Amino acid sequence: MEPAIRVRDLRKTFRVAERDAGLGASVRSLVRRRYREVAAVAGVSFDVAPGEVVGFLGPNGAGKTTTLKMLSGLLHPTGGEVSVLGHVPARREKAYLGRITLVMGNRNQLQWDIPALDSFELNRAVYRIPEPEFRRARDELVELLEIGDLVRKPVRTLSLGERMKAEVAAALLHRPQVLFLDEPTIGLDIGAQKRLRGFVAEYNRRHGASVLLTSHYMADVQALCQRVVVIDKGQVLFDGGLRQLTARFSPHQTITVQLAEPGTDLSAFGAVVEAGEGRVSIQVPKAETSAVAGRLLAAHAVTDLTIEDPPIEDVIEQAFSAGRTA
Ligand SMILES: Nc1ncnc2c1ncn2[C@@H]1O[C@H](COP(=O)(O)OP(=O)(O)OP(=O)(O)O)[C@@H](O)[C@H]1O
Repeated sequence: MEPAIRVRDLRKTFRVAERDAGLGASVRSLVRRRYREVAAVAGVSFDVAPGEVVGFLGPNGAGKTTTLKMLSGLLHPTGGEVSVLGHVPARREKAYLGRITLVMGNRNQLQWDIPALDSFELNRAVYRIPEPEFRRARDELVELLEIGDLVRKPVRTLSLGERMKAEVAAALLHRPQVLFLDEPTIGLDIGAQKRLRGFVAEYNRRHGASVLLTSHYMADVQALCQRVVVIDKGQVLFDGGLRQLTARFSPHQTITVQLAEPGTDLSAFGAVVEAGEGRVSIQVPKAETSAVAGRLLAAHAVTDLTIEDPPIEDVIEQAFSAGRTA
């Protein structure tokens, strides 16, 4: 099957004017400018299959937004190849723009002083969506996002979470097949984050759309993505399942036991990471987890035992630091 998104050795280098501090430096910089090259994206390759939801992760400044902008045709690559639904994004063909969308959590496209419904009409005209299809899409989005009342109020009177839902509806009226979502849940409270990701999952299921999602909230990633592409300094550090990410970057598991006799020292079994009230957590190499658990149960009166992988946040953090020292 042809991938929906195909990225090969993608690069973007920005040329930024350098200037020292101070007035003298400002004057000198007018005469003779010095430039520095910033390799924001430095050879990124990956595919996204039709209907696949992929998390695109990385620390601040890793190159995520720059990549998404190139994929949606807002920026011209310095090098490499991109193909999305068979189109070259940088050409910004109408046929292409009508099949994708870019949602940026920290930018708004809705007009501030008018109700979202009126902005939806504008989008209908821009995308030349036939009236019956527009109505169907609009009504479906309004229902799924539960924004029937909100879309009649001026956007400036909406809360952040309400506005984000209206933004997402506006971005999906033309029923795009590829969604680039850049921090769509940023700043939203936990409940609103949850509803929005439930919606993305439902849109993906109903319309078989491909989704490339960046988020600093791992709950979004865990709920939506079977696969993640992790980048740092413009390069791919990891591409695969969340489970494999954990296996690769976190070779430990945590065994937590509830002891019948509080105060027992378990440091002989592994690194004690938490202890109190008869509850002790120890970290052990994954390959030894079951053997250590067995020995613990044999040696002590244990009333409860759980084995856990580390939180995905910690795994990602380890992936980043591994990338930095590589
Ligand atoms: N227009 C620009 N001109 C110069 N440098 C830029 C420009 N846009 C981005 N950069 C630089 O490119 C690098 C990657 O930025 P980008 O916004 O793609 O990162 P990001 O992974 O999206 O980060 P964040 O998680 O903070 O949003 C950064 O060092 C940034 O300062």
